[in-house]
Amino acid sequence: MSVYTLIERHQLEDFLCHYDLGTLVTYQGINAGIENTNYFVTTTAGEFVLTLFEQHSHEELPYFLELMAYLAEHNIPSAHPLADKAGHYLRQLNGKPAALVQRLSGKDVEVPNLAQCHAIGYTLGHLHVISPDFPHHRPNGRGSDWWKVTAERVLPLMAADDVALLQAELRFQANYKNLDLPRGVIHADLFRDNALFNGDKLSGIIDFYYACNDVLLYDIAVLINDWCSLPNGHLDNKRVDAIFEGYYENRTLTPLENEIWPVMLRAAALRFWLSRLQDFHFPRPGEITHIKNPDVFRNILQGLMRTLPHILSN
Ligand SMILES: Nc1ncnc2c1ncn2[C@@H]1O[C@H](COP(=O)(O)OP(=O)(O)O)[C@@H](O)[C@H]1O
Ligand SMILES: N[C@@H](CCOP(=O)(O)O)C(=O)O
Repeated sequence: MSVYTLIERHQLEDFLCHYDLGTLVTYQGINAGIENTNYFVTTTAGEFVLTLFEQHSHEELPYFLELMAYLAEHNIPSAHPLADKAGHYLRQLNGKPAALVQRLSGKDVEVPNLAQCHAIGYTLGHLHVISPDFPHHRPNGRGSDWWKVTAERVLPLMAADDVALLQAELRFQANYKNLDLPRGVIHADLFRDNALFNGDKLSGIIDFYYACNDVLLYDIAVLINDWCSLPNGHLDNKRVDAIFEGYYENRTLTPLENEIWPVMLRAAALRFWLSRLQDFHFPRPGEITHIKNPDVFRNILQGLMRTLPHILSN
């Protein structure tokens, strides 16, 4: 469960006085999620999600909230933040930065079908068309510098085979730094649990708190590794094709993007293998939630190395 900060009813009632959102009816902590404390909040004016930010500083948050507003206003199915009476998306509650956003309908899917893959591909393509015009900038905090620092933390705790694999992949990826690939704002964590569906219709993308300015192709790779991987670590090509068919309705890949695609899949697998290794070996203090299995991404990386051609040898 991921409710780190408990909110008393009177605290929430006081908080809601700063908005034109009617009066509190009910509220309930949300179990899913890892980073933040989330509550469903129902008022006489509608249904919302209250997030108390547990990791980010007050200064970092306007980027994410402005981005969510921008995307919702550009027809990306996503939750628009609610402004308080002074026009601010961000407030303080119980000592934590806090924001209210629209509550979206729908549920995440465990095994996406081809129509759902097409829908998420279509929306990511649309997001990548509009995102380069978003006026704010945030570097990727999980980029190659972070890979290096994190690898140094986890390598001493890993089995010999995994050490060799991780070191080889870091060397391999170092050959592809600073390529001139199309860039813009990316979601950077578009896993299945960050997309809500009503049947085959995508009702919303959530959890933009890893969003940053980086290579667009990397965002597709993050998506495909999670949405299309089979238990043996290989990709389900039918799902991959459905995602790209949807994506191409809005944006096509450049020749360099096509060429570099296998490298990007491996980079995305490396990033989540490392973050899961870090969470496994160094759980964050006070964390009372599920640690995700790092081996899933080691297996994906190994599957990619077996099935996709190397552009340069290790
Ligand atoms: N705007 C929203 N509408 C509906 N449900 C939401 C919304 N935002 C979050 N949720 C629910 O809260 C859960 C946790 O949200 P998430 O942003 O993934 O948390 P965390 O940042 O802690 O990982 C989601 O799995 C979803 O069930
Ligand atoms: N999608 C990542 C976890 C990212 O953290 P969250 O706070 O967005 O759940 C993974 O599966 O490793």
